[in-house]
Amino acid sequence: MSGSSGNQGGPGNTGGRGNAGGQGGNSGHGAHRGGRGKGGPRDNSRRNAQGRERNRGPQRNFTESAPSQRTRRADPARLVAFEVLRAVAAEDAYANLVLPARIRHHGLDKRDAGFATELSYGALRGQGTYDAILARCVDRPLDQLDPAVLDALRIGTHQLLAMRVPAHAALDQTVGLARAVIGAGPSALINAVLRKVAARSLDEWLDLLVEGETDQTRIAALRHAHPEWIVRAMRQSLVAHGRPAAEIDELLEADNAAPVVNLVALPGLGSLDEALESGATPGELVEGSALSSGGDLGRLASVRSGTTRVQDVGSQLVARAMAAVDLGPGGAGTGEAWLDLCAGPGGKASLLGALARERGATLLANEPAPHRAKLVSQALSAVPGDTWQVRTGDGREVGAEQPESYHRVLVDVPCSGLGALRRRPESRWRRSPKDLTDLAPLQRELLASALAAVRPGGVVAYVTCSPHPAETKAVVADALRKRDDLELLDAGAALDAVSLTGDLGAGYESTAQLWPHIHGTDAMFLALIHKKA
Ligand SMILES: C[S@@+](CC[C@H](N)C(=O)[O-])C[C@H]1O[C@@H](n2cnc3c(N)ncnc32)[C@H](O)[C@@H]1O
Repeated sequence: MSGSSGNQGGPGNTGGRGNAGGQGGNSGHGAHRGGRGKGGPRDNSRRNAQGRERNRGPQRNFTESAPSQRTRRADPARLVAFEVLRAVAAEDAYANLVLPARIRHHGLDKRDAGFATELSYGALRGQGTYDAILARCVDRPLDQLDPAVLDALRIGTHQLLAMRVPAHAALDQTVGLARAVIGAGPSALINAVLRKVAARSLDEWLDLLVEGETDQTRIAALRHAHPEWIVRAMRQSLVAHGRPAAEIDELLEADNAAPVVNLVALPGLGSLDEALESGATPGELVEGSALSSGGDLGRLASVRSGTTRVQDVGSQLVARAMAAVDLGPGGAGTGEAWLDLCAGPGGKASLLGALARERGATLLANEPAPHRAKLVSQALSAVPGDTWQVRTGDGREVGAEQPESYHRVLVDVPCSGLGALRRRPESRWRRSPKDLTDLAPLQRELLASALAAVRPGGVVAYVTCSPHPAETKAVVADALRKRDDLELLDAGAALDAVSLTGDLGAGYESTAQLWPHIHGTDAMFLALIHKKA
């Protein structure tokens, strides 16, 4: 686990204040809250005058007052983080959906919103490791604690060990929060436990947790805050795609970094000018992309109009690679028919729709879930309507209903999402090994349907946002075994051909795998299957 696990550079990171406030208003985040010497230079140092790292090690300076005398008002940013953790634990909510709503509800400003984001996402990502630490500080099994108390402890632990929040503020404010929303009794327990947590730095805790441990999977799981089965699955994935197993630490750590927000300008329709003028930087991997500088993207007219969209660069690359395959005599030049078999919520469909329009092709975007089909229509709404249609139905039926009808088919199947864990902080703790096998029949049926729907001479792009071989190579290999009119195209070369670097190094045994720790993208898999003419 890295020391600071989200929203880097945001307001929540500006800790390091030396004052010992903590009563009432000193929330320990956001320079506007007072506590820093008036007019003095801003002190971002993590070390005090003695060179000791602030907030690290046992000699910490807490306020002396009993928890019952500390602030009764919960600091709004910490309250938001607490509410997010509660909704995730108690209601199975998604943090990325709950968080903006809670931020709005409590009217947080930009700095506090950044702090709440870093705190809630960091506490959720680090949950497994924080629980292992807390288990050493609590005198009973953690599952015997009130779940709200456990969430407060996780929030306190993340502040103490991984955020640059002064220890006294982390402790006082978390106890104050617990007092305000859970009660005085639990706040005393939280106070006592967090003092024990604060006695060591994160590195010291990690060393203690893995002391005497020889199982490398367990060590990696604790150090990088992932379930053990995911560590094993990711290691297996690296090897299956020709990468050294030793990259596992980097890969897991990439899941703990705040994901970047990429933009795509729909070809022929959108422009990145406005985004670049507001601080975005041009994307280095694929044309028409940019790295957002954060903030409220909805303020950009091009984003509001839908001609510039938020989309991971990995998704952009695979969609462009499929569109760019040279079909030779199997293609129709203009007038090609394209199919996106699993289109919801429409990210790749919108890029494909714009590319189809430029090329004089048409796109059918299929999605069975009506509310997601609606999102596909919305995503495509910026592309003139004579180019595309949305079908609401089961993709498994399209092959039989419309055999040999499409020149290009994208089948971006439902999958475990192991390649996009960095986007959903809680998801790693929710998933189970069963996710890898449960979807296997559906993935195979959808690919079979896509292969039936593609014309001889056409191409099917099989895509997942998981690198696991059970969802990637095994599915493709099975399909190739069943028919003798199929061949794999070189997907690595196809990605290189649409990339700005021309050398992504993603190809292995004709399929391609992108990686967060290498490419900075989600871990998208691509196989290009050509149906022989
Ligand atoms: C990985 S997502 C696709 C993401 C999409 N291509 C994008 O870029 O926004 C998989 C989609 O497949 C849909 N799906 C599930 N079962 C399906 C089926 N039987 N036929 C077609 N699509 C299905 C899910 O509802 C989900 O929207």
